[in-house]
Amino acid sequence: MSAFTPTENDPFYEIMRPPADETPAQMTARLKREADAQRISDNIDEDIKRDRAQQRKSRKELRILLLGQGESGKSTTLKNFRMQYAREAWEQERSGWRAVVQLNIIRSIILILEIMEAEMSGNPTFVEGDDDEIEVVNRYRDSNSSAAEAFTDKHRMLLIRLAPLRGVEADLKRRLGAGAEPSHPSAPMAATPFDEPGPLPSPKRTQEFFVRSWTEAIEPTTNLDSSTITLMTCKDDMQALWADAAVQLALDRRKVRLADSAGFFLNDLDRIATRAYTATDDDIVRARLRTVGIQEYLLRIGDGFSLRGGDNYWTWKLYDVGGCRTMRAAWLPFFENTDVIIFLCPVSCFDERLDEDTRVNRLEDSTLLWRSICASKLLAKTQLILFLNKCDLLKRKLKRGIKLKTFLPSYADRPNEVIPVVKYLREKYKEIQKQQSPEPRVAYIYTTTVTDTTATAKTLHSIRDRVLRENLVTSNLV
Ligand SMILES: Nc1nc2c(ncn2[C@@H]2O[C@H](COP(=O)(O)OP(=O)(O)OP(=O)(O)O)[C@@H](O)[C@H]2O)c(=O)[nH]1
Ligand SMILES: [Mg+2]
Repeated sequence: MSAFTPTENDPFYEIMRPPADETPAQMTARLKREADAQRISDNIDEDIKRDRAQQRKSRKELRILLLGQGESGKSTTLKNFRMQYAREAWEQERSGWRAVVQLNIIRSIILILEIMEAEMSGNPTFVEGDDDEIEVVNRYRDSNSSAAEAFTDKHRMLLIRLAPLRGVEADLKRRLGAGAEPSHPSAPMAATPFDEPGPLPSPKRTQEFFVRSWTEAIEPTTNLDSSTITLMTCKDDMQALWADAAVQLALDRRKVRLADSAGFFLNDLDRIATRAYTATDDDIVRARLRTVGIQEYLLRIGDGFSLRGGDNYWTWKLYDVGGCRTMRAAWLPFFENTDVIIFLCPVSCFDERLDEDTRVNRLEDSTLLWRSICASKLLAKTQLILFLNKCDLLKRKLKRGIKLKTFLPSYADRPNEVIPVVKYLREKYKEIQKQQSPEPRVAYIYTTTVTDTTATAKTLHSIRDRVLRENLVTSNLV
């Protein structure tokens, strides 16, 4: 239907309604007039958009949007950018990250304590498995009594001695201004930014922390606070808990892979649970804080192409978004003036499900999202960069014998190894981009582990050069 054809709900319906006695010739002429008007209107919109983009480019300003599902690595990529190109702000915030790392540690310990309590009380309902939950529950029932017996007075003592950590968790949350939001909020869900809200999800039981903006939340602090003192006091017990064989067995049984999960620092307690601890660059990059809403960060990036020398800097406005399905509708208003999208697909997630809707496989969700971003007319001229991320975790997962083809049958009998798997996914995503893009374009694809700051620095340099070169050409600044 043409945009000018009125519907009954249209306030101008009576005025715009085609005459009742319209002849076929009149109708053809009217439809042509409407189509012409629509074309002119589209052209005007297009001109306005181009002018705005041109103005921004002549001001040397670029807008870059980081997109991808929750936990795909958007904020981690942003941290790498800031570490490279906003070093002063990065240093200023460093002391504030201590609280986030502490909170990550406490979350891991509390998760272990909850699992231990559930095992002791013979509660089989708390199961973290993704793929074959029912089987896990059944296996758990069989081994239920022996699992409870594996825990002794030593474990009961640990439960009591580590109880103060719950108070520290509350303190840190208050200090960070963090909220705890279940991953299954009641807000409507949309698989893509363009979708109507879908049916109610079946959620996972986990809770995660978020702050509206980490720069507001992370107040530099040099004082020795009570959370540090409690962590120091609890350090030996935390290490004993983490090293305990019965605990490790219980985690295995429930398929909880803490060492591969977000914000894992339990192997670094000697270094972190101390008076003098300062977060390293790696700690900051690995610390997990969920993003809610949309956050803007400015970078000043030298283009490195100036023959005149001196200041030849661009302002890159980076937008980091919350990736959970309840937050995707909020992305849409930012599409209009976006020059570049960096899309993160966590390739290790092929056997996992979304926290916010456990019916949905993560890789399928990511593919669907990529397809919708590529197909968007609004983003037809936007430069696309794809990160096939979390390659380190993919490698570990494949080594453990988890088969991609179980979750992605089209992979068939290709080797279950990291290089062919990444190659296959790269081709798949490239093909989607080619087929779906409204206009021909090239998407740059990188295989990444964005927690590896050295390798990521090289990727970011390459992106800087490519993005600037392309924009210098399109804005005639060379
Ligand atoms: N091992 C590994 N961990 C990663 C990688 N990329 C991100 N992570 C970790 O995964 C967790 C989630 O990353 P974030 O960058 O917070 O994810 P996000 O996309 O911003 O998630 P939302 O804010 O919820 O949308 C963090 O703890 C990261 O340290 C990676 O390549 N390898
Ligand atoms: Mg984030």
